[in-house]
Amino acid sequence: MREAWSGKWALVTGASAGIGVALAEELASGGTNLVLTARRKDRLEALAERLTSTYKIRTQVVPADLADPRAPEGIYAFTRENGIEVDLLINNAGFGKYGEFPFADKQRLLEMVQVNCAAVVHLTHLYLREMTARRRGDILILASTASFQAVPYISTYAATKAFDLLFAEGLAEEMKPYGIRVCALCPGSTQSEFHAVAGQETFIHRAESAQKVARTGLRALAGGKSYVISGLGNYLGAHGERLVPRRLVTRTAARLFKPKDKNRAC
Ligand SMILES: NC(=O)C1=CN([C@@H]2O[C@H](COP(=O)(O)OP(=O)(O)OC[C@H]3O[C@@H](n4cnc5c(N)ncnc54)[C@H](OP(=O)(O)O)[C@@H]3O)[C@@H](O)[C@H]2O)C=CC1
Ligand SMILES: N[C@@H](C=O)C(=O)O
Repeated sequence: MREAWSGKWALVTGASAGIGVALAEELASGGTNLVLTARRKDRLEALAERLTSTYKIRTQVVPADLADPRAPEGIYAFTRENGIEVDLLINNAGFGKYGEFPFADKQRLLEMVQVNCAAVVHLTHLYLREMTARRRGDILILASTASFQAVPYISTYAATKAFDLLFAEGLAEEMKPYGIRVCALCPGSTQSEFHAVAGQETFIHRAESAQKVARTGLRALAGGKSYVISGLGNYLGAHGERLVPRRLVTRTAARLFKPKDKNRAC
């Protein structure tokens, strides 16, 4: 599987931490050349240097803030100017914000929608135009187990991930005639900086490794699946809850996620 994109170029967003680093490493070990993007340039450069020397691949680094609506055009222009044909686009960058909705920072919530949804649509549109012309290309989109139901106290995040899942599943079907594969990767709790960034450090038990999640996603994409849930327990949870009334599922999620300490609620 890791050789599926050998000698081709992949663009990985959110490549400075967590699942993005694991995806980059997995692809590099299979001989895929990489365009790495995120805000933290120092981390991207260190990763690019390590992967280039370890796996003898080619790398490019494009620092960009996807909360800026102009960023996808900038990334796309960079790859075109450098003559890079992106055969695999990985929309991985994303973040959450834990706490009671009315007290969360409004700007941060709007940025979340921009990064987790609008930037995903924008980048996908830019690169799919080329892929359909070539009748070749693959897209992986990071959704979540949070995509399958509402999650009170991280409601906006769960809604963005529901968007990502449905967007990917719809495109997967639409793009079949062009020979283009699209897959939503749905991890449950995963070891990364996600929970610290979201301010949700109490939910990191039973987290999978980012490496396992990355492998699961790439294997599913190469196998032509339109979505994959990483981990059997997560799979059973996401599908099992469909047998339960939605109201009850949401109420149970609220009980699990309700902040213990009011001061930590936003
Ligand atoms: N960890 C988990 O439990 C789960 C994570 N996911 C999803 O996986 C994806 C990766 O998250 P994960 O690796 O866990 O989290 P991390 O916080 O470890 O990594 C997030 C990545 O996204 C990048 N990013 C965040 N904001 C921006 C921005 N404004 N512009 C550009 N890049 C940005 C970060 O880079 P930088 O800060 O340098 O910009 C970083 O590289 C996300 O989409 C998340 O929703 C899904 C399910 C579970
Ligand atoms: N599914 C997760 C995030 O998306 C989590 O369990 O934290």
